Amino acid sequence: MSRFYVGSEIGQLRKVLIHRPELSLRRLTPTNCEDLLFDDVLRVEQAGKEHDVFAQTLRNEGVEVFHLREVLAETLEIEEAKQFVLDRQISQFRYGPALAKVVREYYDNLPATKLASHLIGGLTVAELNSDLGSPTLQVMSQTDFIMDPIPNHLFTRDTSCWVYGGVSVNPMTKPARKRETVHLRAIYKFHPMFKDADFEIYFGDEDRNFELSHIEGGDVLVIGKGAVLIGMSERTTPQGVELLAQNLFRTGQATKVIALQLPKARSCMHLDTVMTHMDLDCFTVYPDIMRDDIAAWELTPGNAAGEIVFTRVKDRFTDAIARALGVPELRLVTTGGDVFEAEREQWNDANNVLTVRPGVVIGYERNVFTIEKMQAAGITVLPIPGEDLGRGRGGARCMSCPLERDGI
Ligand SMILES: NC(=O)NCCC[C@H](N)C(=O)O
Repeated sequence: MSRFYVGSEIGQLRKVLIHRPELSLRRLTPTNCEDLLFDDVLRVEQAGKEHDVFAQTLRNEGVEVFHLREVLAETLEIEEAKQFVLDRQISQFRYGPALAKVVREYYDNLPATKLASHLIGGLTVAELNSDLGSPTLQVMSQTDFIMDPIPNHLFTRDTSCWVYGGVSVNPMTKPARKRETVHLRAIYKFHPMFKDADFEIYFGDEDRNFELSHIEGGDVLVIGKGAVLIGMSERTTPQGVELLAQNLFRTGQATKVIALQLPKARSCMHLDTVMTHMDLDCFTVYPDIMRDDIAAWELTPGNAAGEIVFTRVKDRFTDAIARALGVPELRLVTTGGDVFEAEREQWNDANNVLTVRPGVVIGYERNVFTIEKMQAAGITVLPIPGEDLGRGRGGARCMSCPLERDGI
């Protein structure tokens, strides 16, 4: 039986879920890219080739790579899984009763691979090609989306995140990403790889309005030794952190959560855009954001069931992390270059590296000043191209969801 366990950010990475650019990115235009959380349109073929280099770099390091679209298609071959997904992606409250029936029939009749493509890539009025007379459809133009594309599936890091022996399937903050979560819920519930595996589902696996309780995996760093570092950011809320922590403690999978207060800004939308873990005591940080004075709290289990003890960190957040890791202090590799180059490189995900084993990371080759500083600190950087991939504002860590990784 497969094992799914993520024991750290830096231990040998063994299994990872990634998503190769596809139909959804062909739908990206200057008109819709902002709403779809991309900063520019990109060359889809080129982005696909860049992504293949990323996948091969992972394989060269002994990592087993799974592709989301294939895993989703395999899941959708299972009738119960297909109905689970379509019941949640197509409702009369999204389409009106008459159009919902037409759209459901269309999707129900797609073979699994095509179904996965149109669940991720969206469906236009022209593609549906229905003569339904309902105003809901008739008021739309041929190029309007019946089902919106969800191109941010590219960033598999965020929608679900594995923490020690379990996974959180995340209620996403932005409308453009909310539809992603159902796909991961279905995969973890029905796909043969996961169906009989033994793991916890901490949070998010319910059909409900999570209101202000959001978690996105880019904010969650499994730093090891029972500790989890979580950024409260533009995307992850204190309410979400509390609910996740409660379940981490209830299941005994973690004993401490260190929560950091981050600015609510797109440039640092997730903690991992400004801080990632490269070796036991070594992190890369963007110093303009990760200043000594950012507010931090330690959450630990209380005596009563569900009780959390909140302790405000009195010294620096880096001291709290060092204590959790059992090291005297952290080594911080800051974003390279002068103040202008550093801001540019952080914007292009210089700090968003994916560690494949202690001291070895994957990062965009364009961030030369930061790579230089990482190498000077003894870190091996495996460079990947990202001229097109990077336009969605995510780097190697954003584009990867570890499913199995050694602890420290
Ligand atoms: N972990 C991450 O930093 N993920 C990057 C997500 C980028 C995506 N375009 C978004 O805005 O959600």
